[in-house]
Amino acid sequence: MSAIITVSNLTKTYASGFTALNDINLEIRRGEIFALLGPNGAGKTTLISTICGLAMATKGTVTIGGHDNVRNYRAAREMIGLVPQELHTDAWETPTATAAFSRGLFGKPKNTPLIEKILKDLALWDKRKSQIITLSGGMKRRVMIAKALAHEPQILFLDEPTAGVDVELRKSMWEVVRELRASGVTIILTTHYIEEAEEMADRVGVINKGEIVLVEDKATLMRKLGRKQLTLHFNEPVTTLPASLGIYQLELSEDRKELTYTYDTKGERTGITTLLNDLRAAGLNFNDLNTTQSSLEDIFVNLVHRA
Ligand SMILES: Nc1ncnc2c1ncn2[C@@H]1O[C@H](COP(=O)(O)OP(=O)(O)OP(=O)(O)O)[C@@H](O)[C@H]1O
Repeated sequence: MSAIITVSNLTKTYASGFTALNDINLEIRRGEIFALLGPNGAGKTTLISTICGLAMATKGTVTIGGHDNVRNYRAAREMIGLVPQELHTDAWETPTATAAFSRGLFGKPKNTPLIEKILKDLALWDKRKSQIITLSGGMKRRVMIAKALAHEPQILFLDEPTAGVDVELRKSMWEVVRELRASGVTIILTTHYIEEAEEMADRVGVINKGEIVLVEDKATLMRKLGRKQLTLHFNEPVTTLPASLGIYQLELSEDRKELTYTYDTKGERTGITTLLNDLRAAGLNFNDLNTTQSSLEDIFVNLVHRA
C-alpha cells in the first residue's frame, strides 16, 4: 500500500527548549486506520499538530499526498480533516451551519446534499437545527467530526476521539470510523483506550518520550509480543511443587489451587506437552484448564516500561 503521509527525521523543540519529538520517521499508508498510542506527554498531540502544520517542525519534513506541509501548506492541509482533543465549536451555531461554514473555509463550493449526508451518517440529523450548546458531549464530538469531514478530506485525524464518551457511544463512534475507512478515508487516531486500538487499528504505533518505539501491523504485533498463559485448576491445594517442574517457572495461586504457565506463542515449542507429561509423572492431576492471551494493553505497558 502506498504512503499517504511521510514523516522524515522530524524533530520538534518548543520555545521552552523542551524537545517533544525526537527524529521521528513514520509512514501512514493510504486507506488504513493507524492508532498512535503513548502515555501522557509522549508527544502524540505534538506529532499530529506538526503533521497538520499547526506547529512548526524544528527539523525534518512532512509530506501529505506528496505535498510538503510547509512549502505547499494549502494543498497539504486541504487533504486533512482534524478533530482535536478539545471540543471547540461555536456554541450558538447549529451542526449544519458549522459544517457548511468549515467547508467554505477550505474554499470548497456549497454542497448541501453532502453536508446532509455527513450529518445523517453521524446520527446528527435530528439535531441538525439545534444550537450546539444544547447537545450532549458525545453529540458535540460528532459535530466536530462532521466539521472535519465537510471539505471531503482524504485523511482524518482523531485526537482522543472517545475521551469521556460512554461505552455505547464509543462503539457507535467505532462504527462511524470503520465506515469512513470503507469510504476510502485514511484515519489516524490517538487514544488512551487500548481496546480502541485493539478493536479498530490496522497498524499500531507506540510513541514514548518523543520517540517512536514501535510501528507494527496490529495482528503481527499481538502475535509477536503476545504471550499466552495456561492455567491449570486443581480440586485440592498443591502443597509442594516437585523440583522436576522448576524449569517451567510455574506460578502457584494463593489458595494453591491454580498453576499458571506462561509461554511464548512465537516459540517453536510451547512446552505444554512436556509440562502435562511431567505433571502426570509427579502425580499432580488437574481437573480443568484454560488459556488466555495477552492483550494489546499488556504489550503496551511492557514496551513503555522497557523503554
Ligand atoms: N507549547 C508547548 N510548550 C512547551 N512544551 C510543550 C508545549 N506543548 C506540549 N509540550 C510538552 O511536550 C510534551 C508532549 O506533549 P503532547 O501534548 O504532545 O503529549 P501527548 O502525548 O499528546 O499527551 P496526552 O496523552 O497527555 O494528551 C509534554 O511534555 C508537554 O508538556
